[in-house]
Amino acid sequence: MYKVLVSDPLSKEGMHPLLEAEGFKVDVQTNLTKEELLDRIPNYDALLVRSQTQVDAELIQAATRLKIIGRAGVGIDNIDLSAATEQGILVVNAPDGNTNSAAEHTMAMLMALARNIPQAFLSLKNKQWDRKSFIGVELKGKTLGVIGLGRIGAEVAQRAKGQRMNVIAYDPFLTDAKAEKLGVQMGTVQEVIAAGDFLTVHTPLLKETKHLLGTEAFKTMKPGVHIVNCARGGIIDEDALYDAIVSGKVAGAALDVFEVEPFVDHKLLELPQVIATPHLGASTIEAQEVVAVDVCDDVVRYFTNQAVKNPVNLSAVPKEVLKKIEPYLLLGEKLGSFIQDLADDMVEEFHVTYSGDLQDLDVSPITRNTLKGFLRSRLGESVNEVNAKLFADRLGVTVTEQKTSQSKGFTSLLTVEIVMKTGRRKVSGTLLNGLGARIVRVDDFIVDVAPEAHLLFIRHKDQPGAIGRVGMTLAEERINIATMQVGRAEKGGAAIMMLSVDKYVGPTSVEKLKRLDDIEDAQAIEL
Ligand SMILES: NC(=O)c1ccc[n+]([C@@H]2O[C@H](COP(=O)([O-])OP(=O)(O)OC[C@H]3O[C@@H](n4cnc5c(N)ncnc54)[C@H](O)[C@@H]3O)[C@@H](O)[C@H]2O)c1
Ligand SMILES: O=C(O)CC[C@@H](O)C(=O)O
Repeated sequence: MYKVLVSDPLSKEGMHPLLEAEGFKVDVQTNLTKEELLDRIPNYDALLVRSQTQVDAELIQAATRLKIIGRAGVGIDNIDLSAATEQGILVVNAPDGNTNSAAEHTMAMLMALARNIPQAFLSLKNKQWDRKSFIGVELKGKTLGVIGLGRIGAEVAQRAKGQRMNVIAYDPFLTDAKAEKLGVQMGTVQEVIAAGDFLTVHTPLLKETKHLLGTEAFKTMKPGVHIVNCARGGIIDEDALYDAIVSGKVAGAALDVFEVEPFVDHKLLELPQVIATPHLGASTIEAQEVVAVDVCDDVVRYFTNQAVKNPVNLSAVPKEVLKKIEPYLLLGEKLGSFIQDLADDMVEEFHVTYSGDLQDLDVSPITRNTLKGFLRSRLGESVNEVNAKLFADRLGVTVTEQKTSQSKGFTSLLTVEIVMKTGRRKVSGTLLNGLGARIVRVDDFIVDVAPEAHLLFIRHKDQPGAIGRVGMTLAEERINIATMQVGRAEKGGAAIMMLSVDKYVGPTSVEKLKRLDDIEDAQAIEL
C-alpha cells in the first residue's frame, strides 16, 4: 500500500485518479505546522502540495520513504529541487492546468485596475455614493507591454488584443513566427518597459528576472503607467514600486503575488492606487480540478511503472551507465550555459558532438544535461534532463547528437555548437586528469579555462593597446582579473581574450568594453 499525504487543499474531484486506484491510501491533512509535517512525513511514499507547503531541504531529509512530490500547479519555488534530486525523489508538476485561469485573473486585475472597481466597491460598502473619485481609463487603443510570452503571457496577449489594445512583448525565446501569429509587436525588454501604458509580467522568478521592474526601470516608464503582476513576487521590486506610486510616476498596480507570502501587513496595501488578491491566479474550480488530476495521475503512473507526464527533475539513468558518464554531466551543463551567454539571436539548432573516449558511451544523458544548461538560464529550474528536449521542441530548436573520431589530441572532447540566423558559435570542453573540467576551445580559438563563476569573452582586433584598454576599463569598474588568455588567428587579425574575473560583470560594464577601440564584442558569462 502506497501512502500519499496531501498537505495543501486540492480539488476532491481532481483527486479521482488516486482515490480510484488500487493500492493507495490518501491522507488529506492541510494546515499542518512545520513540526507536524516533519513528524509525519517519514510515513509517506508521495506528497502532494500546491504553493503553501514549503518542501525545503529539512523536510526532504526527514522524508526517508518519499519517492515522489507532486506540485499541483506550475511554479516549483516552494520545493527544494536540488535536495529532492539528491535524495532521488521525483518531482512532477501540472504546468498547463492553470494557464487559462491565471490569464483570466490577469485580465480581471487589469480591468479592475483601469476602472478602480475594488476601491469604488469598498467606498459603496461604506455607504458612500462617490462617483468623482473613481474615474478610470479605457484599455482600447492603449499599449500593453508583456514581459514573458510563455503559456500565460501569450494567453494574456490574445485577450488584450480582444480589448483592442496594442501589444508589445519581450521574451528571449520569442520568434518572429510566434509574434506574428499572436499579432504582437516584438521589442527589447527596455522598449517594452518604455512603451507600455500597462505592463504585465509573466516570467518565472529567476536571477535574471528578480527586480526586473526596479528603480531604474520605473524611471524609463511612461508617466501614469499601470502595472500588473500575477506571476511571481520579486519580479517587481516592492519598495521601488511604492516610491514610484507615491511620486506619481506609476498610476496604479494590481498584484496577486508578493515577495513574501502571506502578504498582509505591507505599506503597499496602504496606498489607494494598489489593488491586490492573495495569490488567486490559479484558484478556480476548473484549474484546481485539472492540476489535481494531472499530479494524481502522475503519482499513479509512477507507482505502476509507467512514464510520468510532467517530470520536473530527474530521469532514471541505469546506474552502470551513470557511473561512466557522470563526470561529463556537469561539464555538459556548463558548456550549455556558456553557449547560451554567447547567443545573440534566436537559436535554431543545437548540436552536441562527442569524440575520443566518449564515442563508445551512451551519451544521451550528457546531451540532455547540456541542453538543460543551455535552456535553464532562460526558462529557470523547471527545465531538467528529462524535459529539456521537450522544451527545445516547443521552442523550435533542432537538437542533434553526433560522434566523431577526431578528438583533436584530447582523450575526450565534448563540443556544443549553436546555429542562429546571424551565425554559429561553438565551445569545446574536456576533463583533464587532475585538473577537472576545462573549456579548451571557443569558436576557432584555443583556450584553457575552468568553466566556473564569472568569465568574460572578448573578440578584438590584434592591435597594440587593446588588452591594456580592457584591463583599465575593468579596473575602473573595480573588477579584478583572476586569469587572462589571449589568442589570435593571425598577426593583426581577429583575436580573443578569455578572462576569469572575481565578480559578476554587469551589462553597463560590458557595454563600456564594447565601446573601446579595437574591441568587436564582449560577453559576460556566468557559470
Ligand atoms: N498567480 C498565480 O496563481 C499563478 C498561476 C500560474 C502561474 N503563475 C506564474 O506565472 C508565471 C508564468 O507561468 P507560465 O506557465 O506562463 O510559464 P512559461 O514557462 O510558459 O512562460 C514563462 C516565459 O518567461 C520567459 N522568460 C524567461 N526569462 C525571461 C526574461 N528575463 N525576460 C522575459 N521573459 C523571460 C520564458 O522564455 C517563457 O516563455 C510563472 O512565474 C508561474 O509560476 C502564477
Ligand atoms: O497553488 C496555487 O494556487 C498557486 C499556483 C501558481 O502560483 C502556480 O505557479 O501554478
